[in-house]
Amino acid sequence: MIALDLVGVDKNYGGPPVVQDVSLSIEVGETVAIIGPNGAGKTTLFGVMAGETRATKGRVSLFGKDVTRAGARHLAEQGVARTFQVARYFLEKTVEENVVIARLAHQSRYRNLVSKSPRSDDTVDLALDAVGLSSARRRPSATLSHGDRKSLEIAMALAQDPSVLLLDEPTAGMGAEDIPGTIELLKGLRASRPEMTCVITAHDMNVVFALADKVVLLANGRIALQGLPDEVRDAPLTREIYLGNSYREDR
Ligand SMILES: Nc1ncnc2c1ncn2[C@@H]1O[C@H](COP(=O)(O)OP(=O)(O)OP(=O)(O)O)[C@@H](O)[C@H]1O
Repeated sequence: MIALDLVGVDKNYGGPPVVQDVSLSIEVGETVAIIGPNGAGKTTLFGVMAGETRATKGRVSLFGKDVTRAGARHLAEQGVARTFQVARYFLEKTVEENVVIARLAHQSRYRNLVSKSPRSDDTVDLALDAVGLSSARRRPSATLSHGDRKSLEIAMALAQDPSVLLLDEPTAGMGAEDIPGTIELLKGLRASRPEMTCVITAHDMNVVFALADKVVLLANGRIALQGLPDEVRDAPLTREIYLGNSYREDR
């Protein structure tokens, strides 16, 4: 079954298209990585998948339903959750409070959001556990390491019980020492939630090749190549467009 289906998607911001004629089918449970040089259109395409950016042309379907004009809120209700390149959460709240708030916001229970002590539930516990932050649940979020802040953001997405998880640069800004831990965390998530579909944008090829079932190379807004990670990595076009200077063979 196809989770996310894009057919002939274009996006322009008033000028020439920055995403052009993108057709991409992502199966349920698949992890797809979108790679490409700066400005290739990865973030824009990600926004289209999250419903935050409206396609200028083409069609987007989620589990067979047309969501091209649906918007982010509707897609979130339908099970699409995302993280951001720069993690977004309340610094003054504890780790647990941030995850509870993400869960309540998803459930549109805003009245509870402003109550003094919004309550945790099993999904919150599972989300914290999945990212290894259970023991840090009472810590103010501001005291977390950069790696743990990314984990918190992933927990906040998981608290929305997503069927499609969009991870925008999950290791952006991390020190080299934190990256292997995040890769292991995401591998563990994939293994424990085989029905969850993931889309990842990443500049770090070690992240891409450790996690992706399929890699999509974007260049000038178009899909230049898509296939199995090894196929895409070894293709001359990939080296020409992208890997040339940025990929260190340190697997
Ligand atoms: N809101 C916007 N308004 C106008 N142009 C935009 C907007 N967002 C992105 N662009 C342009 O669209 C093109 C694609 O940008 P996008 O951020 O999607 O690429 P990217 O592959 O994610 O790049 P990076 O790897 O640097 O984050 C760029 O030329 C960018 O300047």
